[in-house]
Amino acid sequence: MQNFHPIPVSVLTGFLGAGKTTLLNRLLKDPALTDTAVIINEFGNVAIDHLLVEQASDGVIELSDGCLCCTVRGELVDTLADLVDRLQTGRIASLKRVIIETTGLADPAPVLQSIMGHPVLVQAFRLDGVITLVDAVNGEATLDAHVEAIKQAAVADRLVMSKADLVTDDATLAALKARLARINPSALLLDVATTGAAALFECGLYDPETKTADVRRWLGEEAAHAAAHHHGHGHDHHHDHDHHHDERVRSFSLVHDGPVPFAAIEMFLDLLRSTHGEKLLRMKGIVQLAEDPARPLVIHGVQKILHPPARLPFWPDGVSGTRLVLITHDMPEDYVRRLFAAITNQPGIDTPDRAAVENNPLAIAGMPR
Ligand SMILES: Nc1nc2c(ncn2[C@@H]2O[C@H](COP(=O)(O)OP(=O)(O)OP(=O)(O)O)[C@@H](O)[C@H]2O)c(=O)[nH]1
Repeated sequence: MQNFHPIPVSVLTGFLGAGKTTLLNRLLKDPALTDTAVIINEFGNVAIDHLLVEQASDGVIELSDGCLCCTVRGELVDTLADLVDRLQTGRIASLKRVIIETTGLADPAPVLQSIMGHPVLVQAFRLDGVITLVDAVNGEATLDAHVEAIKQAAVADRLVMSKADLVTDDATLAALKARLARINPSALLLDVATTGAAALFECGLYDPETKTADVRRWLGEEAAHAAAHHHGHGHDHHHDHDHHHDERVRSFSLVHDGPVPFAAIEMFLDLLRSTHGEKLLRMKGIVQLAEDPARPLVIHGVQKILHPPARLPFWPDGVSGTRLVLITHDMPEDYVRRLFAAITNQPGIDTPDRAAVENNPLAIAGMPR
């Protein structure tokens, strides 16, 4: 496995009937997606690539253009491991990308965890991004009824609206867009009708176009800025619906303009994960280490699982410092902010400094006992 680069994995999610299969069928015709394996939970009667796929004996079907379609028969990790095995033993000539289509109701976090948390898979695959389809006709009702739908939108790198062609009322569309931008300010919001492979893939840190890492794009800072600009900050909008679930999913950034000792960032991540790990839907970030400030440390994680941290050779676009983007569910943001302030030595009136937290992690008010 040492002799190939990690294969990008995209997770395609979205509620029942949101149009995942329709989008996949279109994408698979794009030459950019040759040598792609699509993993779907069960074939059922899903028509992929104009081929009503029947259950294959080994769960893998070769599509007409050379792409593969696999079913998850047991665990997703076994299916991914099987793909690696096929590649290594030459039963697959080439594998450039994997797309995992989740079942409509799924919480995407376990899917992300099963890749990031697996010691072998994490070396063979890298998470490219999460693509979430939101049906413009049923989107509002689905978000109201199911907290999983909000989580799917919250963890997305790309939010793609489908069926906008069926909505004649501009205000309805605008309201859904504004709501999505509030749930997830850092994702790019796209319309499926005008979206191709180029906009959906390579959401990762490395930008193949410029051959450099694009930190701002990866962290979604540009999209977040645009969303704040268009829709106003925070809760200054009034809506017909009372979206009380939406308020529970929060995306926020922690920024520190300066280096942080490795031990401090490690303590922050350990405390965060051990106290509120299950509330952390997703985290991405870049850290300037005091020990080696010229080379950024890249971290990302899902719930209690952290992807093995990577280093970039240099700060890509003149930026430096430490910035983390957290997408959370029922997380006490204030506690996290004070913990971060403490470890970056920005003590406040009721926030201890780093030495105090090192001596007694319970020194942060709001820490569960
Ligand atoms: N008008 C319109 N119809 C769409 C669009 N996208 C999907 N559809 C239709 O919506 C229906 C459901 O689409 P699918 O692609 O099967 O949805 P899915 O998300 O794969 O559904 P499940 O696998 O059941 O969760 C189909 O009849 C599609 O033709 C769109 O952008 N506009």
